[in-house]
Amino acid sequence: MSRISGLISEQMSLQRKNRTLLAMISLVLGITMIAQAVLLAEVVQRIFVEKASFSSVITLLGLLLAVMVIRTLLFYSNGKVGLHMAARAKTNMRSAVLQSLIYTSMPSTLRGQTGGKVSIALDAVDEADQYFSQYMPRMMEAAMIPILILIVTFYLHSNTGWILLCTAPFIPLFMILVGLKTKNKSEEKYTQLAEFSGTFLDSLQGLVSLKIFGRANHQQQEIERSSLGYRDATMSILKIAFTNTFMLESIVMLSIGIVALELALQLLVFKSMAFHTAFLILLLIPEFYSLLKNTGTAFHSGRTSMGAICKVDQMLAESQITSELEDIGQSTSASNQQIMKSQHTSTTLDQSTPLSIELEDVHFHYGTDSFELQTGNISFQAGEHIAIVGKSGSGKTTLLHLIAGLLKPTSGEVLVNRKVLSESQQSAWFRQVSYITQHPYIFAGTIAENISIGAGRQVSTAEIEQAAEEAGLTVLIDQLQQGLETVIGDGGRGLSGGEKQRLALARAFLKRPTIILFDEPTVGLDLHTEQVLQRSIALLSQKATMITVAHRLYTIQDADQIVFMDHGAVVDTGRHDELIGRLPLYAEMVNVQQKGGIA
Ligand SMILES: Nc1ncnc2c1ncn2[C@@H]1O[C@H](COP(=O)(O)OP(=O)(O)OP(=O)(O)O)[C@@H](O)[C@H]1O
Repeated sequence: MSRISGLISEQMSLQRKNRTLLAMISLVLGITMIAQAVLLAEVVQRIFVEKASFSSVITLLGLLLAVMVIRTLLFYSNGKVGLHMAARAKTNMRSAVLQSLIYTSMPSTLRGQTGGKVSIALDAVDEADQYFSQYMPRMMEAAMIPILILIVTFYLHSNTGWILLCTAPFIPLFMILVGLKTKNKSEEKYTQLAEFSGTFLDSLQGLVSLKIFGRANHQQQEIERSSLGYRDATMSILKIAFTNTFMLESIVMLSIGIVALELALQLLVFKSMAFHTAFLILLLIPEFYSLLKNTGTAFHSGRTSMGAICKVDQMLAESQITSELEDIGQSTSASNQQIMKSQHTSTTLDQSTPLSIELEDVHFHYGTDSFELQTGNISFQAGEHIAIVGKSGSGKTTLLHLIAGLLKPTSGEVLVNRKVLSESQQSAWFRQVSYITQHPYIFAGTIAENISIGAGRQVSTAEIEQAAEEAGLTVLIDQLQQGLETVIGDGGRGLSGGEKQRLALARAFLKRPTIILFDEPTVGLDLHTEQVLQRSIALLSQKATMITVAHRLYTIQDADQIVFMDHGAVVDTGRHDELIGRLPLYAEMVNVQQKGGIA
């Protein structure tokens, strides 16, 4: 709850001007409501009681019209300011969510279901709208206008004022009781929606595997179960909303009835009240209760929105906690890192020359009781070609991610050109690195757009064609009717594994990196594709330090240095002929590969 008010009050303090404007509009709106009732009562009094001529009330009618126009304009402005506040708050919240998704570390980004995150970023943020566009303006009105009406009523007839004062608290009391329940239900609804979205997206992405394993029916039942859960949560909120409306209407009708009865008694039986006063009060009372009633409905929407905002807040808090934990993890070795940092001050990244990399006793774990990686001290000279080898699950990809800066060491340091990279150098560092994974991500767009992503700058078609040529993509592009303009990725033409890697290489050719991280394909590619890839990689790595998670014997044999990993530890490093002689585990691996014919 404290975090909810934290996020809301953060938005509120950003919108102080709009809130002041809302308060002023509400105050003037209250005054126009009373003025309208006074003028109307006066006109009716003059025409029907005093039998005055129509021409004598023309000025009053003109004034009445002007007040009504002003009231309408104020009402419109109130809505406009509320909508403006909501739009600004949503923009801020959505950008905070996107920032947290973009800038948190890779493990925390991967944590949780993607569909759930999408529904929070889109639906939950949208739901926050009502808090600012409905709840806030209505609450502001409720804080001012009913008090003004109450003061006028007390001035006109104190008994009626007391009736209002006694009946009015039932409405906020009822709102609070209902609102508490609504907020919990709304949080439940968003948990259900996140689960539903997550299950649905998972099932869509894994549809082929599910069909092959005969699990499609089971997954269908899962989707049905989570969609029913979401339906039930939504229906229970609607049930509360309907009960809320019914109860509020009943309270309002009963209260107006009591006031009307009292006025009738004063006017007709005791004859202690003038018609003008009674009629004026009768005009003001429905306004009074209708405002409170609207506040009740807005309160319900506000609490629903608060449940959604709570979900957004939880997501932001989780990413904050993760990054704080990562910071604490890094500071566990604070003392020795401090010494290292004083020795290795920040480096300047030079785009033109290859960089050297050193790992100084790097330790890493994904979480407590999970896989642990430790490197000891290793150094890769500028321009060297390194092969990381080891059994599946030994930590090769994790090591590559640590070198790339996608994961932060739990302790120890990754040095670039013998210096620690500062936070501000991260983007300069990423401009130097190309990471070619086994399954490069293809964005929905044309081939040209997908290749030019690598450049990080405006590039000409000639440059893109050149990169495609160097990566061996030209044959494929020539076969396509729309060539470089063919749409690929989600919703477009599919690409084979080898084609995707060549596209990733074309991105790298445009970028001309000084560090290449390459996750060699484990699957067998045809001889031609294999040759094209090898030739392109060799060309690309001429002016770069290249670190490959290697599966091909020829990559391993040609490497300047091989890093052999086993169970998360770097067991040994050296050239092929050195390791073959002194490391039986390595010799066995090479033997298996030769027998398997992978070489
Ligand atoms: N995000 C993660 N959270 C927790 N554990 C993880 C995560 N990613 C990988 N691991 C674990 O870390 C260990 C090393 O994984 P890694 O991907 O680095 O191995 P690898 O040597 O590259 O394997 P392969 O050759 O099969 O790709 C594995 O036991 C894996 O289960």
